Amino acid sequence: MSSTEDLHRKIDTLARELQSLCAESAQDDAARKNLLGLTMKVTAELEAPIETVWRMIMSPHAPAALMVMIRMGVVTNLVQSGEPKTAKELSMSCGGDELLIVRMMRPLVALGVFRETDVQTYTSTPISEVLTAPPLIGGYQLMFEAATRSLANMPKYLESTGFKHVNSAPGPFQDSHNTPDGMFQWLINDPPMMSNFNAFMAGSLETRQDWFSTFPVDEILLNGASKGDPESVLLIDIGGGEGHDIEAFHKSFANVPGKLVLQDLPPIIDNIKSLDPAVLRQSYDFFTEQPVKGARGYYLRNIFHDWPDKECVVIMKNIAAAMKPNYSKLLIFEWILPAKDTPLYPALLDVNMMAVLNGMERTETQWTQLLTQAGLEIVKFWKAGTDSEGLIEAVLK
Ligand SMILES: Nc1ncnc2c1ncn2[C@@H]1O[C@H](CSCC[C@H]([NH3+])C(=O)O)[C@@H](O)[C@H]1O
Repeated sequence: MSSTEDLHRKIDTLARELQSLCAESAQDDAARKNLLGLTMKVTAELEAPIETVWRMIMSPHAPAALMVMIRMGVVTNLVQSGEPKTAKELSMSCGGDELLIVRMMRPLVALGVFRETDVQTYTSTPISEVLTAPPLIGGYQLMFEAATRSLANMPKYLESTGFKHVNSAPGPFQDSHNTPDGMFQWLINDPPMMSNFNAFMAGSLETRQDWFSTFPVDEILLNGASKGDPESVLLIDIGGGEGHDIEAFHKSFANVPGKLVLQDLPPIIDNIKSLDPAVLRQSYDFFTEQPVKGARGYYLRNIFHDWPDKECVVIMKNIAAAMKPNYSKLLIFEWILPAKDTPLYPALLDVNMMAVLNGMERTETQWTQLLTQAGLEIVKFWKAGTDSEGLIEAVLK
C-alpha cells in the first residue's frame, strides 16, 4: 500500500471514530465542548494561510444573506410551518422575489442554517429553529444594524481620522449611522430596536455566568454588611437593564438583610414587565449624582465597556462620592483582558465595543488607571480564567 493510500485509510478510521465520539458527546456538554475545542485547533492547524485569508474575505456575505431572509420573513415562515417550502411558495407568502430567495439561501444551506430537501425547496434546521427565539432573532437584527453596519464602514472612518484611537464621540457608530447620537439614544428613538436589545441582553443571561455563583459572595459582600438597619441598602445594580441580574441575586440569596435596588434610565425602568417586588426600581442617569448613599455594594455589569475612559471616570466618581469609607464596595463584573494571548471572543468584543459605543474592553492595567483617576483602589481582581468575565472589587482610597 502506498503511503498516500495509508494516510487516507488512517483518515477514514479517524472519521469513523470522530463520528461515534460526536454521537457519544452529544449527551455530555463538557465532553462536547472539549471535542469541539480540539477540532477547532485542528482546523486552525490544517487550514492553509491562503484559505484563512479567503475565509475572512468571504465572511460578511452569509450573515448579510441571513439578515435578508430574517427581514423578508423567510426564517420565521419556514420554522413555524415546520415543513419544506419551495422558493415560489416562500416568495408568495413573504413577498420577495423568488430568484432573490434562491440566491440568498445557497450559502445558508451550505452552512446548515437551512436544508434543501429538493431543488429550490427548503426546510428549517436546529440552527434556524434556535435563531427564532426572541433573544437571538432580536439580537441578530440589533447586532447587524448597530455593529455590522458600523464595522463595515470603520476602516474608512478610521483612515479619515488619521487612525486615531477611538476614545470619544463621534466615532464609527455616529459616522456610519449619520447621527450625533450614541447607541443608547439611537435605541430610545427606535422602540422595536430597543425591544431587540432588551431581549438580547436578557436572553444572553442564559449563557453567561453570575458573579455570585462564581466568586465568594460572603467574603466580597455579605460579611460586614449592615444587619440591623432596615433602611440599609445591600446592593444596587446600576445600569441593570430590566433587573434580570439583581433578581437572580435575590433568588439565590433571598434571606440576606438589606435592600436591593435596580437603577437604569427611565425608558428602561418604565418598560419593566415583571420584576420581583423585593427589587426596588429607580430611574437614574449614572452621569448625575448617585442618590443612594452608603450602600454596601455598587454593582455594574457590562457598563464601563460601553464608554470611553473619560465617561467611565465620571460614572466612577459619581459612585465614589456616594460610597461610605471602610464600608462600601464598588463591584464591576466585566472582562479583564490578559496582557497577552487574549481569547478570540473577548478580543472581538473589544472591537465590537469600539464599533458601536466608542467603548472598550480593558486589561488589569487599564482598569487600575481608570479606578485610580476616580479615587478608588482595587482590593482584588477576581478571575475565573481568561475565557470568562471577572469581578473587580474596589473601595475608596
Ligand atoms: N446614562 C445612563 N444611566 C443609567 N443607565 C444607563 C445609562 N446609559 C445607558 N444605561 C444602561 O446601561 C445598560 C447597559 S447594558 C448592561 C445591562 C446589564 N447590566 C447587564 O449586564 O445585562 C442598559 O440597560 C442601558 O439602558
